[in-house]
Amino acid sequence: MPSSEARVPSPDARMWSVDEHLADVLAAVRPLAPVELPLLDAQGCLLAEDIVATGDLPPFDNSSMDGYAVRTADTDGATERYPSVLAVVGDIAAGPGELPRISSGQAARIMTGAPLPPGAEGVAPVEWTDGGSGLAAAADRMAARASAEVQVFRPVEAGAHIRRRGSDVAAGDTVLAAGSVLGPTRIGLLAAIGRATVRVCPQPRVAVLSTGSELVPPGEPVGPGQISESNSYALTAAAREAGAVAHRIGAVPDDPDRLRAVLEEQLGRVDLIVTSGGVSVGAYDVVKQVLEQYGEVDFRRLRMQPGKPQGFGRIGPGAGIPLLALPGNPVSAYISFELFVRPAIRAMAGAGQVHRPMVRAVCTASLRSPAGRRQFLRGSYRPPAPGRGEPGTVAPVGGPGSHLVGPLAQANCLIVVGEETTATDPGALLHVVLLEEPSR
Ligand SMILES: Nc1nc2c(c(=O)[nH]1)N[C@H]1C(S)=C(S)[C@@H](COP(=O)(O)OP(=O)(O)OC[C@H]3O[C@@H](n4cnc5c(N)ncnc54)[C@H](O)[C@@H]3O)O[C@H]1N2
Ligand code: MOO
Repeated sequence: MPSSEARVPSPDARMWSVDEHLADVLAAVRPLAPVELPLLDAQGCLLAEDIVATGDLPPFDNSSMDGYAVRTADTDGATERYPSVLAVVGDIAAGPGELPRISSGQAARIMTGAPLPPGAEGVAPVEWTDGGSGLAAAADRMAARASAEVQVFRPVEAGAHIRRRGSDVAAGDTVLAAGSVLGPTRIGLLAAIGRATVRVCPQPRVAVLSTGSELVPPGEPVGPGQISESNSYALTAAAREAGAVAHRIGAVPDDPDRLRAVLEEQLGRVDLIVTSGGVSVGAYDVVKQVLEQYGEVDFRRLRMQPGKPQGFGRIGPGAGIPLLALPGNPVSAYISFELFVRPAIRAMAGAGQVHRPMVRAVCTASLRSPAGRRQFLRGSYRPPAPGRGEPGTVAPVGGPGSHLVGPLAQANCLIVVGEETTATDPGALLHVVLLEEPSR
């Protein structure tokens, strides 16, 4: 069982700034080695190569409509009353097949995506025609020489309803740059240019666990002194949103042996471990107690609020796996994740931009903040009206308490109050970290 003696830091123990801690975390993580993956396994990863198209898209001139491929001169002056009447010399479906040559006075029925036959200069959509006659026979026309004709009611311009070879992507084009995130449309593009696999930075594998004997899984009865465990859910979701393949281990009781066993099971399986709880000075702060035995995890107090107690280091064979031990208070855990874990995950995933966007906004309320701490208040940010250059506005949501999960869920930003500021008046221009990024 854990020691029941709290280890109290001396009052003059060093405190680290947010920036120092972040710099230490980022200095200890590296982008994961690139791997070649099948397209769907690469979803969410960042490209580790520029993608150059080896062929044209479309690969051949083809029709964008179901209709008739014609020569333009044959439809000059065509009207409903005086249509052009053309001999149908073929029926061209999408896919391979012999193409008829279209000579003067001739047309071929053509389907969307089918190759344009030689001699044709444009396509009359079927709506511009009488639909054609004798078409069943025309399907066999090349073989059977059956007669069929079509009336075209409108002139067809050169290039009408034709998708030209290379008009989408030309051979040699760089279609995606290294660093692009592979979402659905990019995966589709890779397939369209014929790539079956792609070289990417893998998504970091992250294990998320919580500690605390008071924690019960959501859905189970909550007894006296117990609470529903929430950090592992919020942090696993946040890790996934940051680009990790994260799995939730859940709550480990305040028992050093259990914690040790869980940690050792994860080593070799994951690229990063995130814990929450047990990092303060409490008597049952087993995370601290266990991780300090691994020798490479440093516990610090930061000049921030919330999120003062933090642990960070590397554990496992060769001290290879980075571990961030976040404070247990749910808001502290989440904000610590945003400030330190998210950038670490994104750096490991090979992202160029690891930080959330930060803007300045006019705060509509007065604020108070502890001296010497960088405070991160939950806020509601409203951007300026489109086209207006001035800053948007921000209002605090809920109070500064690090247990307030209700307001946290309503917030879309963090309001940053600097270490030197203890109070601000309404109208103050403050930095705001935007939590709802449009896309990665
Ligand atoms: N004497 C002092 N006490 C505390 C200090 C201090 O400097 N001196 N620091 C406070 C600050 S600040 C924080 S933050 C917390 C951090 O404590 P721990 O990391 O040891 O976290 P716990 O004690 O395990 O839990 C704190 C709080 O959060 C709840 N919790 C924990 N895990 C979860 C979870 N997975 N899901 C939901 N809620 C969770 C837990 O029940 C506690 O209420 O220490 C302060 N104390
Ligand atoms: O610093 Mo603690 O993280 O305020 O609640």
